[in-house]
Amino acid sequence: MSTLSNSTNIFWQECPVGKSDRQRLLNQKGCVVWITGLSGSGKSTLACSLSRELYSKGKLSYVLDGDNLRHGLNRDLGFSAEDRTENIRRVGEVAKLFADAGLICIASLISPYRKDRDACRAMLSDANFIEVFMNMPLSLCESRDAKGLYKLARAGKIKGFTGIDDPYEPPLNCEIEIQEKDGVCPTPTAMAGQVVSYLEDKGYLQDK
Ligand SMILES: Nc1ncnc2c1ncn2[C@@H]1O[C@H](COP(=O)(O)OS(=O)(=O)O)[C@@H](OP(=O)(O)O)[C@H]1O
Ligand SMILES: Nc1ncnc2c1ncn2[C@@H]1O[C@H](COP(=O)(O)OP(=O)(O)O)[C@@H](O)[C@H]1O
Repeated sequence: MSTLSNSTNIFWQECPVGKSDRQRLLNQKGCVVWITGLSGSGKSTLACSLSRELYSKGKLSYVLDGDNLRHGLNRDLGFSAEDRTENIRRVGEVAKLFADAGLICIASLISPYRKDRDACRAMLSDANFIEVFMNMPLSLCESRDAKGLYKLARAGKIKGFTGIDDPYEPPLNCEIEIQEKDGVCPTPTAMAGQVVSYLEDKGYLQDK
């Protein structure tokens, strides 16, 4: 599928109410928190926990979950490398709109290819793309197997399953890494707390 623009004779339309006005209204800064990791690594759990923590602090966020978006916006896409790239590109564009709206947009997708995540980073100003790597061992993700998909992949009933017979490229320079400590995974609240601390330190949870 081509990602090049086919439109000609189009013009950018400016609106008198801009991102800075919306940020002032919300007293926060719009950004994208991009959560990447294997299936079962805890992406959705962190996304929901983070959204709840931010809500309790009076901060507006919105979760874009890969699984959920594949029920609608991305229902035409499968799991080939090309389709995953297009999936990430579309979600990156939507996330960019949410950030421009002034929201803290939480995107949780496997997003296995480094170049696809970097392309999303390049859509935003660098500081507004916060990459969170769920650095959980495959053995842990597989032991959870909440949806039974690893079992099917091991049995050869799903082809091209990330981490089994399809690649996952870990980030080289992510902003936040969530990992086990002494073989114990942090609780969902602790994972969210790590991200909230980062957002607070970097000034995203206030307008000024
Ligand atoms: N082949 C294959 N590989 C990986 N995952 C698969 C596959 N087939 C179905 N699923 C289910 O799809 C969910 C991942 O969707 P994403 O949109 O996040 O994937 S991607 O970013 O385009 O790689 C993923 O959800 P999570 O477990 O939440 O990650 C799976 O439930
Ligand atoms: N920090 C955690 N501690 C304990 N269980 C977790 C944690 N994070 C996720 N889980 C559990 O692991 C399973 C997979 O988590 P999920 O968030 O759906 O992962 P993903 O979105 O990456 O596929 C779920 O059953 C979830 O309850």
